[in-house]
Amino acid sequence: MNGNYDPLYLFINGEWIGASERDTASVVNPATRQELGRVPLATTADLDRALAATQPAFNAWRTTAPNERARVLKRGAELMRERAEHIATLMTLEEGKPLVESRDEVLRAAEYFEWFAEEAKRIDGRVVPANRPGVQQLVKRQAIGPVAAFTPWNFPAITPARKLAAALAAGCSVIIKPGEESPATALALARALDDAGLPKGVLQVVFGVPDDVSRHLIASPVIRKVTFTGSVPIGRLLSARAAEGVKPITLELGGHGPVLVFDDADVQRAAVEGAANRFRGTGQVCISSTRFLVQRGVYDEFREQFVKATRALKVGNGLDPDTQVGPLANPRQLEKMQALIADAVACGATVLTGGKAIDGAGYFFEPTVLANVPMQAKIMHEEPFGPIAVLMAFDELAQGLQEANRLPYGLSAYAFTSNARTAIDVADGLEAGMIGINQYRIVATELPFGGMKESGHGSEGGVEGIEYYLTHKFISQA
Ligand SMILES: O=CCCCC(=O)O
Repeated sequence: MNGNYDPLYLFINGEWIGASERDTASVVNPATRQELGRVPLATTADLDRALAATQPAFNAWRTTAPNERARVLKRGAELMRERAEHIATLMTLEEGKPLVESRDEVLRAAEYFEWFAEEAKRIDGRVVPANRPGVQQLVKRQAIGPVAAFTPWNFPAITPARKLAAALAAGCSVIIKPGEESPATALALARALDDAGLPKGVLQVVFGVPDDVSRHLIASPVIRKVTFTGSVPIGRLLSARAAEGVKPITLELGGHGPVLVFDDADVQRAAVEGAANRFRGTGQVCISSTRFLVQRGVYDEFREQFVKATRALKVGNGLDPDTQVGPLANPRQLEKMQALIADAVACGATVLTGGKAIDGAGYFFEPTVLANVPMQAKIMHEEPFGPIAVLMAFDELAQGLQEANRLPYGLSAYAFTSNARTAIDVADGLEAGMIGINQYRIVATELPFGGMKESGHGSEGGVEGIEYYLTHKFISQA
């Protein structure tokens, strides 16, 4: 069923450009393996036109009155809300997640535009008392310049929204390359902003061969800021490319989220909500909880409840209203899950539930729970980015914390305890940018979203989010 899918374009200098003679890439519904459409891949000439348009667009947008920038962003958000049902359907068709999750993602994306629209009005500066008579000192915060943004396929509305809302509010122009596997959602957001009156060239959307596009855009002297959400290896590569031009980069990379469940925790909550959180988005979520580290006294109870909750999850086509877990996004993901489980089992792990691909047309995989996983298994080191949970027991807080912090990742972490002292110590000791205590819901527009260690640097969301699109300039006047 491709009827609700939109035609795919490049959006350059205010023009919606179809494939014409360009190469295209197939966009496939992961629940059916049917082709939904073909996305045009930008040529070098297309990228050069986008680069040529972004500088004058920036010059005009950065000096547009903050109230006017806010008005356009809010109108864009309003249109996203009006079109939420359609955009959510596009997302489920191309990415596979259940419609209820897609709807939530579109509405949260709209909220980022509303929230940053208000921030556009608060880009103020400082008057700093001078130590010399007759001198006035001002510190101004100004838009940093044209931005190159790169977003992944797994959250095709929220990852572009976090970048675009803050960058556009700051007064930057943006060329964004969303994931080629789920292009229609990001295009629908761009369409809403275009219809809201965003001046041409301020936002441009390109697709292409990712390596070629990032190399070309980042190398251009026009681009003054790079932002990327995706894997650690690609983050490292783009970071090196940005460093060549001494350009700041914000990186939102992978994770391997630990969950510490203490003997005094609400075990049922930690387990039942933990299963829902682990398998949300079919586990293809950077802030997902992956390693469940459970204190020995409640380990058996937790394992039983977690496995029960996992088995109860309904896997299916995201368009079916009963579906709780959709397909994996592509065959690469399916192969990766199979390989990780085979490796863990070969090392001696126990599969408590799941462990196999589900027969049928789509890329479906059973929500899987592993226990007794030896440290040499790959899943103990690599982000699975799929529906596999690992259960482990620990004895003392220090031991739990050590395991939680063992990996080079530092994105999300969670802890469940009813002891206030434990909560404080754990929150203090966990090496992660985002921490949930007694809950898994850690994302909100008003909060910074970002990691530490190899999970990246810089924040998106909250008052912190806009700072990465601003530069400080001082003016000292005698
Ligand atoms: O991979 C990105 C995770 C986004 C999660 C969210 O906003 O819920």
